Amino acid sequence: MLDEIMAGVREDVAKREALTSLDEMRVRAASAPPALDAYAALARPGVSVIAEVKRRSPSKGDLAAIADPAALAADYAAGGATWISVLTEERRFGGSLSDLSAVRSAVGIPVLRKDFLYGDYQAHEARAFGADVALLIVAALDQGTLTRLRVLLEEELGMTALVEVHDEAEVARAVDAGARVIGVNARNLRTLEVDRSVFERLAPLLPDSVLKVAESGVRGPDDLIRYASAGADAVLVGEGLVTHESPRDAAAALVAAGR
Ligand SMILES: O=P(O)(O)OC[C@@H](O)[C@@H](O)c1c[nH]c2ccccc12
Repeated sequence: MLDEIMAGVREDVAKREALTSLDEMRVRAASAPPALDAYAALARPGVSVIAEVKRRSPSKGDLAAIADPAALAADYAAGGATWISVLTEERRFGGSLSDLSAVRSAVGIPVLRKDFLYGDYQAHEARAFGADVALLIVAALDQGTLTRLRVLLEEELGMTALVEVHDEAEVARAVDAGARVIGVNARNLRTLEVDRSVFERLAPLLPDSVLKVAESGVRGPDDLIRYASAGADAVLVGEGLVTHESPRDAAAALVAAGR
């Protein structure tokens, strides 16, 4: 599954890079307003809510017809979300960089570019389109690339890297790469099934200094509380919010539970 997604992402990046060169994208990234301090926002007391703009997923197909991603993000922010996550992968998740810029213009809180990054181009692109945070999926990267991209994002672009892991070996790799924020994805990449106990198994292996994000499978406040008691500093929620009749109320209920 991951290999297939990466192949499509590589093709799409090549097409964009043919239109806008890496050098030009570097210039755009450097001239964007500075990134917000997403790390500090997440480090505040309580369990933070990262609310995701997610149109579609490989496991569930279409989740929600999101006519106005900016309005959805503004609702999440009004509900008290700490970060907004925006899927920008097009083929499987129906996202885009225009969703990212729309959300960026709509909210004053940190924005995460959720995609399958493998190289410098996408990192500069994330910054150029206004992201403060970018996802790095350990399973999709060799160790050298993981470390290099983590450093590029955090030390050169002034962003925060959210480093995603699925098992013990990936935790060790994330820590070696210098990750300061680690997300444990409860969704198995092969079966696409959610197993919330994965966070409980891996959280004790994460250094105290690392901010811990529980990703996937949060249906409501009870799941947030379960992740919180296992040590989560934040939860990342997509489906549970976009499929709710009032995403704003759903976000607010999670935020209240996280306090
Ligand atoms: O919709 P859910 O179960 O709340 O999951 C959100 C998020 O964790 C999920 O979208 C996700 C986690 N890691 C990813 C990597 C790529 C794409 C998507 C994801």
